[in-house]
Amino acid sequence: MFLKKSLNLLSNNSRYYTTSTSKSGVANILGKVGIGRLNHVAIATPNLKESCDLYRNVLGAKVSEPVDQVEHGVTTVFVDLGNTKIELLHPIGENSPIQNFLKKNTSGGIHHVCIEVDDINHAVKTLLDENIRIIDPKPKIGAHGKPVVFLHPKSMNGVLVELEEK
Ligand SMILES: C[C@@H](C(=O)O)C(=O)SCCNC(=O)CCNC(=O)[C@H](O)C(C)(C)COP(=O)(O)OP(=O)(O)OC[C@H]1O[C@@H](n2cnc3c(N)ncnc32)[C@H](O)[C@@H]1OP(=O)(O)O
Ligand SMILES: [Co+2]
Repeated sequence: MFLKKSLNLLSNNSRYYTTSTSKSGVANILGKVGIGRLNHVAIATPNLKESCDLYRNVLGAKVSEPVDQVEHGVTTVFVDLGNTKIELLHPIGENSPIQNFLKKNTSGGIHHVCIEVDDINHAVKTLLDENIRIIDPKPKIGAHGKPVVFLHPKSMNGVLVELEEK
């Protein structure tokens, strides 16, 4: 049942029923969050230069220059994979939201997945109605100049999910 509920949560055409009732009354979940393709998989790294060299020189990938995303507390580098991207993340300062993650995962690790949505405000409203924890429901502009929000891992089977407007 839990797997079915999770699979339903991510599909954009299915309607699934849950024991909890949403604000619109009897459970009629998501409607259309308008979920789309995978934009990137983010990897937090303790050593950004080392990770860039690995993907550029060892794996031969096209690797962007580092960009400080000060509002997000990280420096980002994008590795172009053709059909999607890897986002390499390194913390900016002690208050970075990825500091704790790197303390627990000293070699780094997969930090989040980013999925595209048609309309981020519609997605936020839909997901809040279904009690999905959104870390900050007010979208911020992300690395691609588009609004992004983050869904808490506790609501998403232990995975931090970023939504980015198409
Ligand atoms: C530039 C932009 C873009 O692409 O456009 C970005 O990506 S910015 C990327 C950087 N910005 C963000 O990640 C913003 C959203 N992330 C956050 O606000 C934070 O990382 C949180 C998700 C709230 C976690 O914060 P923090 O690790 O300090 O809290 P915490 O240690 O209490 O963790 C709370 C629980 O979540 C788990 N947890 C923490 N980080 C996790 C992750 N990345 N994946 C899965 N689970 C995770 C912990 O193990 C813990 O579970 P237990 O309780 O079971 O032990
Ligand atoms: Co990201």
